[in-house]
Amino acid sequence: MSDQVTHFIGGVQVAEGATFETHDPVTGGVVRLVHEADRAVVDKAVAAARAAQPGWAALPIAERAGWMRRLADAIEARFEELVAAEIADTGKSITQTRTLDIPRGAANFRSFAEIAAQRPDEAFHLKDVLSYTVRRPLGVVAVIVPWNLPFLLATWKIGPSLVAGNTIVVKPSEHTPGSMAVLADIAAEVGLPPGVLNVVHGFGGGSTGQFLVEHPGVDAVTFTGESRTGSTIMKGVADRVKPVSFELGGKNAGLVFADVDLDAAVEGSVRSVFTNGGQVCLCTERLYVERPIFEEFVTRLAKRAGELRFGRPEDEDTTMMPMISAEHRDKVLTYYRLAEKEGAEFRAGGGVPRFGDERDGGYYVEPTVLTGLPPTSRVNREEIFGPVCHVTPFDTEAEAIALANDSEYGLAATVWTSRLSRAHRVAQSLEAGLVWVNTWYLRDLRTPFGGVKLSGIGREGGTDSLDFYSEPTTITIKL
Ligand SMILES: NC(=O)c1ccc[n+]([C@@H]2O[C@H](COP(=O)([O-])OP(=O)(O)OC[C@H]3O[C@@H](n4cnc5c(N)ncnc54)[C@H](O)[C@@H]3O)[C@@H](O)[C@H]2O)c1
Ligand SMILES: N/C(=C\C=C\C=O)C(=O)O
Repeated sequence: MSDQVTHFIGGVQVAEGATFETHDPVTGGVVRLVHEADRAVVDKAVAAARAAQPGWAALPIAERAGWMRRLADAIEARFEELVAAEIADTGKSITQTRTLDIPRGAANFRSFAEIAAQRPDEAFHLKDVLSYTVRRPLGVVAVIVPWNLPFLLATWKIGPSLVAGNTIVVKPSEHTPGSMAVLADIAAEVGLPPGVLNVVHGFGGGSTGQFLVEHPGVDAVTFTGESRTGSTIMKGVADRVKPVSFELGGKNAGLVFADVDLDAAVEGSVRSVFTNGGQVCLCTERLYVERPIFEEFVTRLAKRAGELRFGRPEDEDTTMMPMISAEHRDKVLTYYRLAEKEGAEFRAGGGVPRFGDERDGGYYVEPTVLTGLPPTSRVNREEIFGPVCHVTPFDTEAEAIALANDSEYGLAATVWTSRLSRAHRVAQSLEAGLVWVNTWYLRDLRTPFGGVKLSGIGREGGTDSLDFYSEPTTITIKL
């Protein structure tokens, strides 16, 4: 299947720039021919956003919220088309795409419509002094997103940035342009004012992404991706001191205490390690298990890893997906070989599955469970971003917390325990932006979302998103 993808600028499709191919992670075959935006195309997109911004910002917030709801309705009306586009780019299962990736797109628009429409203004009153704040949008915002949850992560930023009165230029990952191309068509279909939402395609450094973040007409950058890319972007915008919101990498820990419901901890860890092929920034790559249950836990987790189903995306019971690209597959395998070299014990996986059909041309790896490596091993320190975890035993709560916090990252963590006081005590001791207790990736979209250390700068979610996408002015009046 081949499909041409154009840019979306000023409300119309723009088929300019050289083209590049994308590939189906299931078979390695060509999926799309995509136009790459050069500096001139990026300039057009930023100019279109700039021209549209004053009119969009002048709309009452209730009207912008109404536009978010119309986009959500149209997403639901073209649900299966979006599901097909996402699967074609990522090879993810139809069950996950239908229950997580695309529904969250509509939910993102809806939740930020409500949060913005209901947000009270701030006023402060002293005896003879009244102060209040007014918020104005940042202007033109660059939205740069990764390939792992393409539609979910793009709409997570498009919703709040637009409802706050900004106009935007979105650059999806070069691996996954499809669902953003459909959203662009949806924006045209519902009649979103031209230039409010613009989409340009291309690569990162030395290409579209870099041209966009460094463009003088871009007022702020919201980025989700690798920590080192965030660092590069930060350098690129430093001269103009542009506001940045970064959701970056992770090396997330899971703490499993002996007092836990073992079935729940095993099943919860299967989800937190292997969902989306382990290609979720929130996935658990480091598990720490209290010694009395260590062997039982590892045995059961390894068994469940071996039971994950490498079906095709359209099979509803598929639970294991390919890596997004040959390069990413090779990166994950490099860590499997490194683990071997460092003396790890492979309790499950470690290789490449063989199907005897066209999927042997795809980018699959085996779900893998490792033990036996020290906390200093690269496997325990570096983000792998695949279906793999390392499990380490611990003896005391203090030791578990110290192990979990011994990381340059601080995005998410899970705590599995049946003791309420321990749950609160341990969760509050973890250096992470997000801690789940006896669950994983349960989301209330009103809560702050983001990480510390190498995992990010700032928070998005709820009013935290509106705070990033607007600037307050404090006005003080002597009464
Ligand atoms: N914290 C979060 O919420 C979160 C969510 C999803 C993924 N991630 C992280 O994203 C990474 C995987 O995604 P990826 O491989 O697409 O990341 P990546 O950093 O390689 O690319 C992300 C996006 O940035 C663009 N880009 C790359 N270099 C750029 C540059 N110099 N200037 C401007 N744009 C540039 C890419 O084209 C892509 O659109 C993992 O590290 C994962 O942890 C984090
Ligand atoms: N930002 C969110 C998820 C991030 C997933 C990372 O891969 C979300 O659920 O809002």
